[in-house]
Amino acid sequence: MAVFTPLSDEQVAHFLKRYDVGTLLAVEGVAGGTENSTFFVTTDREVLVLTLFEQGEQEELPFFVDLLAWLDQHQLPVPGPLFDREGVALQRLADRPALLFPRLRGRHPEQPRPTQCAAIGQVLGQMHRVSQGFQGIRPNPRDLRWVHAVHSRVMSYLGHDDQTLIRDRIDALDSRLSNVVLPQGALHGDLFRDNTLYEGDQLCGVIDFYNGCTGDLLFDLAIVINDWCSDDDGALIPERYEAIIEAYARERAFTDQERRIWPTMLELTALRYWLSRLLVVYVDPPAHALTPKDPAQYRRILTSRIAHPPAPLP
Ligand SMILES: Nc1ncnc2c1ncn2[C@@H]1O[C@H](COP(=O)(O)OP(=O)(O)O)[C@@H](O)[C@H]1O
Ligand SMILES: N[C@@H](CCOP(=O)(O)O)C(=O)O
Repeated sequence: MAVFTPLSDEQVAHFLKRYDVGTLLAVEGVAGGTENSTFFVTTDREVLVLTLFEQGEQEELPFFVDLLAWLDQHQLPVPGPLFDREGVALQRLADRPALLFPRLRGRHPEQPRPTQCAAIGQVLGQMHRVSQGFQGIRPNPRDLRWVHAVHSRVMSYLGHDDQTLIRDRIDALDSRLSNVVLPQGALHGDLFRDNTLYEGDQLCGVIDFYNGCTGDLLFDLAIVINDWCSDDDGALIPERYEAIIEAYARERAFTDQERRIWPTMLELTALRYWLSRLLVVYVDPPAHALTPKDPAQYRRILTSRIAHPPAPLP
């Protein structure tokens, strides 16, 4: 469930009066999602999404609004936030920060076909190109420094082999990533399949930018490859991998440094999600009764990346 704060029709109808979006016909809570309360709002003119921010770093919301608005202005398929009659996007409703978006069509791809993979590769490459002109700054909160800072919080819950794997990986990442300078820009930060919407092979949109940040563009691509292209054992699925990488590279050329560091970046982002999922299971369970995502999946992805380096970047 993802309505943590119920809203009455009267509350929503009153809220909509700030905008030029028509009058309310229906409000429906959205079942998907994990962190925020999400509603589909139908007016006599359009269908919208209303998000109430329940947790997380709410002081960061202006960054996310600015990034989404920037990408929208540059014709990327994202839900650009709606501005009210006074030009304000970020509002308050039911004592929570609130944003209104257009509702995008489509469904999340579970087993993406190569053509669907090519579509996300292309859009991510375009997004990274455009994002290099974005002025906002939010340092990546889940980079190697974060891995260093949090790994000790889960170690006591793990067996000896897992502890050794994590320590060895951090040592390897430290030595391989020191003094490495990579192309920078704004990142989605969590571009899993369930943050995209497709109709057939057409990518209708990328949603949920609340892990958005600035940093190494390659970090974002590595997140995508690990989620979109791994089989149940964590191994890369070559057809999906090639489709994403080729489409991305047509939009933004890789540097030599990026080519060298690519296998390391896949390991770093696999470790990042293994640790964040372990933290949810053992240390910091969500306030709401949600089934945590499986940390072991990202352990498998990590060990697979170590054992089988990927095909080189073009
Ligand atoms: N602009 C949008 N258009 C269509 N569906 C959306 C839109 N924004 C969110 N959704 C739907 O709502 C769900 C939850 O939204 P999301 O922002 O991912 O919430 P959470 O941060 O709680 O995970 C998504 O999985 C998607 O199905
Ligand atoms: N997509 C993630 C969930 C979001 O990650 P978080 O670090 O922001 O909690 C996953 O599948 O684990």
